[in-house]
Amino acid sequence: MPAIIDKIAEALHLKEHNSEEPKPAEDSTAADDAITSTEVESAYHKPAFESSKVPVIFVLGGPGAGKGTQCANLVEDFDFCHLSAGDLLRAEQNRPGSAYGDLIRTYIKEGQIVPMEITVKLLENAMRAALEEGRTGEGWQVGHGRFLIDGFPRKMDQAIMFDDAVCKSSLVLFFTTTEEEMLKRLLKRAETSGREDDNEASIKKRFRVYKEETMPVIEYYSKQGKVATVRDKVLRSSPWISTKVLSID
Ligand SMILES: Nc1ncnc2c1ncn2[C@@H]1O[C@H](COP(=O)(O)OP(=O)(O)O)[C@@H](O)[C@H]1O
Ligand SMILES: O=c1ccn([C@@H]2O[C@H](COP(=O)(O)OP(=O)(O)O)[C@@H](O)[C@H]2O)c(=O)[nH]1
Repeated sequence: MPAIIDKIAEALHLKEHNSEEPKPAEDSTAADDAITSTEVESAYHKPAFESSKVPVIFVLGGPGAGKGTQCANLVEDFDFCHLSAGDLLRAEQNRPGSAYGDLIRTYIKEGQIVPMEITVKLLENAMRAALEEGRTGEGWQVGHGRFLIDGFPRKMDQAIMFDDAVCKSSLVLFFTTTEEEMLKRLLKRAETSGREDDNEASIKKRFRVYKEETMPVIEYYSKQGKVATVRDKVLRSSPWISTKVLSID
């Protein structure tokens, strides 16, 4: 089995056996029963969802790196709910009556990152809605589900807020290719996407923001051993091949 599938299986707890079995009781002493202030604090600042029940995989990479394309494959392979932060923002931008429509439009056109509170809330709401949908399939039962969060977090503050307040992420899939290749793909995508930011000026701004703001996020998770990198040199002419055939390093 290619390594990337192993990493995903691990993140989804598919490799854990007997996790429901109760652990044997250990002798406890008064000292063991003492609680620390850190424990008390964290009990009151718990994320909305537990990563053991709701594994979250972030999907990162430059604009046009193929995040959305490969997410579609992974959804088929693993029953993920795929949430694209960009799609959620564009839906909110176009929602009649949204208080944030104009603000989101301006940020996206300029290739800037929308204030994190908006994006994190949209993601949390979408996760809750998916979990309450009564969806069935592998990994889905009451209170349990699995998510691919695509194009997020793009900035350190978002990463920390999401991990602390919504759900601790389990893995980061990082898609990477050359800027030249990404530009070529995005200009091609522009012919049909209807996206206001698929034009050369916006794309160049997005590349800059990606390098300055998003690369540090990838480094941050990399230091935690949470990043699986996918380089798609072999895939140039065949974007439809599943991530399964890709290698990671
Ligand atoms: N490996 C690939 N080789 C060639 N074209 C690709 C590849 N992956 C994606 N594409 C194309 O490039 C464009 C950008 O891909 P997309 O998945 O939308 O990127 P992202 O979500 O990272 O912005 C799309 O039009 C897609 O069809
Ligand atoms: O967490 C996010 C994700 C996206 N965006 C905005 O949405 C745009 C498009 O992002 P998307 O992931 O849809 O497309 P990509 O740039 O990867 O092709 C970005 O340039 C940002 O302006 C944002 O502000 N915060």
